Amino acid sequence: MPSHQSILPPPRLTTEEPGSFASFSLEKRLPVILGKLIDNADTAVLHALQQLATEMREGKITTLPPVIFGTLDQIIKPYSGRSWANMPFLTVELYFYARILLAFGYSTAAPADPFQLAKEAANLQAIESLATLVEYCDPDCDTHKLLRWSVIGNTADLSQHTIPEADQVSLLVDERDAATKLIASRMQRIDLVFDNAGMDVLTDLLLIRKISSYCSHIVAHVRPYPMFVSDMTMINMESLIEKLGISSIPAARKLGEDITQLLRQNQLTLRTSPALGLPASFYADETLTRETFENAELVIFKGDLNYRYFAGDRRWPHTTEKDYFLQRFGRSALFLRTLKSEVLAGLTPEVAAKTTTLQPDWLTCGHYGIIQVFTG
Ligand SMILES: O=P(O)(O)OC[C@H]1O[C@](O)(CO)[C@@H](O)[C@@H]1O
Repeated sequence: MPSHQSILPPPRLTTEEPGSFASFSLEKRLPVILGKLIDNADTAVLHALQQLATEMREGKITTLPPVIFGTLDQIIKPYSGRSWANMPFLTVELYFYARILLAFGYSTAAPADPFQLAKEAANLQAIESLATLVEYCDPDCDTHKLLRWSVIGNTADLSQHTIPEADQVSLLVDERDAATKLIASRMQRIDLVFDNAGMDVLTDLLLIRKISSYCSHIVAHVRPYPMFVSDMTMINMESLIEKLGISSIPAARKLGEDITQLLRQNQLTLRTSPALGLPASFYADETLTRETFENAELVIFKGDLNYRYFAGDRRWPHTTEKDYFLQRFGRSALFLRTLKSEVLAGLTPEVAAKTTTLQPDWLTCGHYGIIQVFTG
């Protein structure tokens, strides 16, 4: 067995790998997302979106304007002139969403959000459904239950072709006991990285309320730009908390009031994190991790994409030891995710063996969830 230091990171996921989820995304998934925007676009943005559709098929990566997307333009520059079909997966996805935003006239002064209506509709629908989910909304609901529900909530993802029903999700890794113990261990600071709008973010807010009974400071991170269709931004978050607070559904209103109270008391901080708009790989980038998570003792990564942000977009052998990542990340991590992409590590040999019996697309179909804890 090689020492951790000598493990070389495996190849990055790229769009040139035939049969990969990355190449499927480029050929099928992203064009559908773009097609829906084109169908509803007014003439001012239509041409730019159509141009983007053509470039994705035949054209090359071009440079991005500086500043608007942080340092993404610097990251894209070396790829200028490359085919879309020969790009690192996360990098090309971020480029795709940046180009969509530019087509809509996005600028720092005028932050357009082409996905806002869809996210708001998802949030409203999720708020309504809290009326029938009273047991989860009880502030005394146990952490176990909230963690499980949080994974189910992660099926709510508007960037996917098909979205499984809650009862179709089974847990491949269930480390709820360890997660519950960690959360209750009286830490000074726990961070959570939000993912999607809708039921996904509501399950996160319920979990945050629960965590607040154990932890003195919670920092919750959102993406800096509207990306990946349903990912939450600060504007979306503020609007959601306001809507919860004035909801006619008592459980939703109580959640809104409790979150507002935590914010007022500075026990909860919401933060827009620039790293979440870059092709980051937290386990490997000490500086970015320190800048983003500072002295957090535990980071909860919600959703599939944020797992990729933690582990880097690489074809990890699934049994790569948790310790390998932990040594670099320098704090505990908890993952609440349904599997929708090919990045996965830290499995025991027993669980890895079980995966060979699953349906061929088990990594991406969204039918399998994980509650996975990396801790020292
Ligand atoms: O909303 P989630 O759970 O982060 O999933 C996002 C999806 O988009 C992806 O980033 C692929 O575009 C995958 O990580 C996943 O399929």
